[in-house]
Amino acid sequence: MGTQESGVVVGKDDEAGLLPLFERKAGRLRGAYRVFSSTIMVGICLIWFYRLSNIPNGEGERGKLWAWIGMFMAELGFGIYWIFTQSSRWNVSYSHPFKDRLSNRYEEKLPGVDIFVCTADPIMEPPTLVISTVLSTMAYNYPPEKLSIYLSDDGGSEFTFFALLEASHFSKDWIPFCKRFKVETRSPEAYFALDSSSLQDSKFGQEWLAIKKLYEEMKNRIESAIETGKIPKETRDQHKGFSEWDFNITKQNHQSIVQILIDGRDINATDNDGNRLPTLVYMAREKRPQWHHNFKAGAMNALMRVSSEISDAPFILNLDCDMYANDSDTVRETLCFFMDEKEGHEVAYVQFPQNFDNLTKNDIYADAAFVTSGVELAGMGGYGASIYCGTGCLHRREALVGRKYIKGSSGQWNIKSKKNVDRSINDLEEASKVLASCSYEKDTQWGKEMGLIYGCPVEDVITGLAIQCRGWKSLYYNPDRKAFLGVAPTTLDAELLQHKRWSEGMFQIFVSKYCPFTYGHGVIKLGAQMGYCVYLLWAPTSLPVLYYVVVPSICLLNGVSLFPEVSSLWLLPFAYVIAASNVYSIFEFLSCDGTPKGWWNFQRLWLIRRTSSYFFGFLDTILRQLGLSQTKFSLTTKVMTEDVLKRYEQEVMEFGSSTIMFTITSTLALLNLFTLVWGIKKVVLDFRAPDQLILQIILCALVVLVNLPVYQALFLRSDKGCIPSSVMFKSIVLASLACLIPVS
Ligand SMILES: O=c1ccn([C@@H]2O[C@H](COP(=O)(O)OP(=O)(O)O[C@H]3O[C@H](CO)[C@@H](O)[C@H](O)[C@H]3O)[C@@H](O)[C@H]2O)c(=O)[nH]1
Ligand SMILES: [Mn+2]
Repeated sequence: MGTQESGVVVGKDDEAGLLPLFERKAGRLRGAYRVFSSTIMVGICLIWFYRLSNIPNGEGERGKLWAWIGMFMAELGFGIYWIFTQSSRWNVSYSHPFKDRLSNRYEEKLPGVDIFVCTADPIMEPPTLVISTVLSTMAYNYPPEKLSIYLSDDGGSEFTFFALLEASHFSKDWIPFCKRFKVETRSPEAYFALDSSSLQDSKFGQEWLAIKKLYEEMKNRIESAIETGKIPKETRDQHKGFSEWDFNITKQNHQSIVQILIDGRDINATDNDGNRLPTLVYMAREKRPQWHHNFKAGAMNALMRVSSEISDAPFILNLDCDMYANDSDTVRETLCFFMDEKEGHEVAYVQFPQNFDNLTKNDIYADAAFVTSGVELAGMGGYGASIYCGTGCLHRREALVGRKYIKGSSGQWNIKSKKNVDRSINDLEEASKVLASCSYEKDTQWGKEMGLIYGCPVEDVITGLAIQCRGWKSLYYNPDRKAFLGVAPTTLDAELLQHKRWSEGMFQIFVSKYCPFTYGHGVIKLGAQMGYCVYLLWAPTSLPVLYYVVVPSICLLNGVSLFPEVSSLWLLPFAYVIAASNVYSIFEFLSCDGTPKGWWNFQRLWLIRRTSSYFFGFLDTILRQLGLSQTKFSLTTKVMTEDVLKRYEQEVMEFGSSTIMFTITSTLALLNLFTLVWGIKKVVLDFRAPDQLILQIILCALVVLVNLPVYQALFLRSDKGCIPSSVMFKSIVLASLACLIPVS
């Protein structure tokens, strides 16, 4: 951006309306990449050809024949999947907004923005975490009277309400503090965790101390209320909202609650510097056991209706409760994409990557998804088909509600916000409660053609796809300063469960009527359809991976060779494809800010996820198709015990529980260990490498290497995070049985 962005120069060009509000740049070295990727494609074709032209047909080779056919299927699967992964690398481009041009042109006419924050459980998502996110958005550098923040509490918790009430008071100090000193980041929790050693006793230092004290006091009040399980009577008397909890209500059974804590229309609602405050609303939609609540999608749809009653802003920013805003200018930057005179009107949403502020240096659970955020999602954005990831996404309300894109429409973001100038708070609350009731959606299109789509554990991806198929474009924006930071899972258990939900949900989309190849046919680009499948097909990719870590191993034990021998030229395509794609993958990973060890950790998680989470995701999707299983949404916890935290910080993998996923992981690790030992013994005893088996030995060795932490957790560790002995015994038995399978 730099100097020519501000001041006179822009002002002049601006009047003519010449300068766009954002630009797009093609990824570097795109041409070179295309050539490179074509050579890998040639290698893959050669591998397929080798399989087909060398089918074993000798006497007594039946076992080998079947194993061979399986290898071909697996490699066919890998190859096709690889082609899909290329589509999003083919077209990588990056967008950059010009927020100064926006301010110059539109400062007085900036549109309203509604911010939705979702929370679902006061234990797994502590209210203090939730309000830090809320406060970070209240302090956005944006005209406060145009901002409205809505908290949806699916936990229906009095403590979350109490915390939000506390936050509404604290914001009167926090917002002026942030704006006066232009502090970044504006989540108080994250801000006070930053290094403060340079403050000393300047004026700023004093204010810093004072506000920190206020913050801690507020936190203490909230935490002690939670601890004692009671909200002090004098607090309860302060706000009428608490009376909603006078009835005996539970998380699954309660009336709808809507409380406007700050009314942004009120010119007397000001912070301590006398500036207006943004609107702040607490909402817990009605929950009844006999009504399906549709998880987060249901919450979002209720939020959309309630907010349309209260503020009805044309844009909606949607955040998970752990994703705080890390850059105060994000709203302005994002609006550049929507308000660009040339292309803005066709944009339905702008998605930011999911970043986390609790990652360890080498990202032990591969949560960061460096390459996904840095390359793949940018590639999808290049097709105008950025994937909606559920959080960190700014939507155009009309697109999210379900309207089709109409060619030539102006994308009226500047329509005057409505009617309710003279409606009382009480009136708005009562009207909103009706919109947040269970029965409201009965016989409507909500959850089908309107709002977020129901019935899928990845409501976000499916909804984004549906929006694109209604003709809208969507963009991806990955700014240098992270716009949002959240909490990543910190145990393997939680990580695998999250990936199971995702892989299952995404495969459901693939087998549903929303499959991008049919539903998106002729509407979104072929590259984008394929790009979607990189994720939608996570679950079935478990099959070739499982095959590849089991069958070559068992065949090795039986002396059955499945790869070309070392002296054969056919070895070349195998060697080239494996080496080139891995070298490239390291390079790509490092260029997206990963570390070498992080890449190695990623390989481990890649294997573990594919053989456990994705496999179960696959099975559950099949069961669901047969009508034997129902959609669920297992919430990811955002808290951990000290013990677990310590191991996490030392990058020691946390197993601990005895889920069946760990049984699979350790069985596969042991099987390959056994065969590797056998293979090495053979090499040593025979004094020569068994030529035809060498690739299989290498494959086993790689699986063993990548699994080293698994053996540690099985045999060497004794802390609470190690693999439980029940899992160990089961996997020893299973792996030994597998070794006994004869192949001839
Ligand atoms: O019944 C529910 C369940 C969840 N949530 C909220 O949904 C968000 C995401 O839940 P989380 O457990 O953190 O799941 P993640 O796997 O981290 O979520 C990712 O994946 C989800 C889809 O599977 C998306 O909805 C999320 O935006 C995306 O961050 C949180 O704010 C929850 O409070 C609800 O509001 N109601
Ligand atoms: Mn989350």
